[in-house]
Amino acid sequence: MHSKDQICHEDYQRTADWLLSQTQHRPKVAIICGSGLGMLADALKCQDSFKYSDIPGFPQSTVKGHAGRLVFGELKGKTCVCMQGRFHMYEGHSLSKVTFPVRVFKLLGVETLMVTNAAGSLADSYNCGDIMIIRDHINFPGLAGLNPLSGPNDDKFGPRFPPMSGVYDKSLRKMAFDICKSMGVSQYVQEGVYCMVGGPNFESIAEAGLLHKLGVDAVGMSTAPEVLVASHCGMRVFGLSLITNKVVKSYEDNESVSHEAVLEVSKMRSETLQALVTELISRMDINNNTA
Ligand SMILES: O=P(O)(O)O[C@@H]1C[C@H](O)[C@@H](CO)O1
Ligand SMILES: Nc1nc2[nH]cnc2c(=O)[nH]1
Repeated sequence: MHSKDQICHEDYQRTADWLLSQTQHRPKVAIICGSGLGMLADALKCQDSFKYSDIPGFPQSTVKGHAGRLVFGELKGKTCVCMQGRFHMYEGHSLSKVTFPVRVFKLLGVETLMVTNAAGSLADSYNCGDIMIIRDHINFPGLAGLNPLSGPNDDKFGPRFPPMSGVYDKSLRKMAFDICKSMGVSQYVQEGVYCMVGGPNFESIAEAGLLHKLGVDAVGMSTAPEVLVASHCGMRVFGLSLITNKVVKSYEDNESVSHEAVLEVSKMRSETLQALVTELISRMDINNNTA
């Protein structure tokens, strides 16, 4: 490790090598679980799991609803690794730390990253409990220069100036829609634009009005950094937001949001999300290999 925030290739490699020495699983898919959505990992069969505190170089989760475990296992015969808990900028982690696991996954051989998050909706037609397939994102911290790809570029991972158009894989989005149709849940499935803000506060009414005018469908405090780093190193990306609350947009509205309410709604849709992600992975064209 060079300085507190600078992570070098050897640091990622050291963590990847440690994990490869501890498990026979060789995942091609990684899943990052959002707030209250860690139950996705429970569906993995033949699990090997590691507490973040036991993994060399791994940051620690500090947020309720983020268990802090890395779980390897199989979903319908496909080998996956699942983060039960992610890292957020507002916890005080640098963006290199927030995205550290993604580069480790790349070195493990992961080709597809699936991200989930809890988010508040701005789109008038969305309801609490809706599942939004992420079509694109607006990365507010990134637009302001807070970007995990800032600093010296590691050419072994990807190019200095990566494109960000078409990052959320079109064929996986279509497949997810088809699965939702066959599961009979299309009535609460949306596709839209996720916006990352820094948090940890929820939006003021004026900020909500701004995001609404910008065409944001759902807002949260994560996801964009992990997606940037995954896309930079050539991974295929798929993302889901669970709409846990409608963002308060009017001074007449006496509602207010809380993290507890977010976790409560996450619980309500956990089974559907688990079924959707499992079916998506089972339909993906992945060749398994083991150590
Ligand atoms: O990890 P995610 O993005 O799901 O967490 C969201 C954003 C905040 O961390 C938290 C607010 O309740 O949920
Ligand atoms: N920024 C933000 N993050 C969230 N995560 C879950 N709900 C919300 C929300 O309303 N705003």
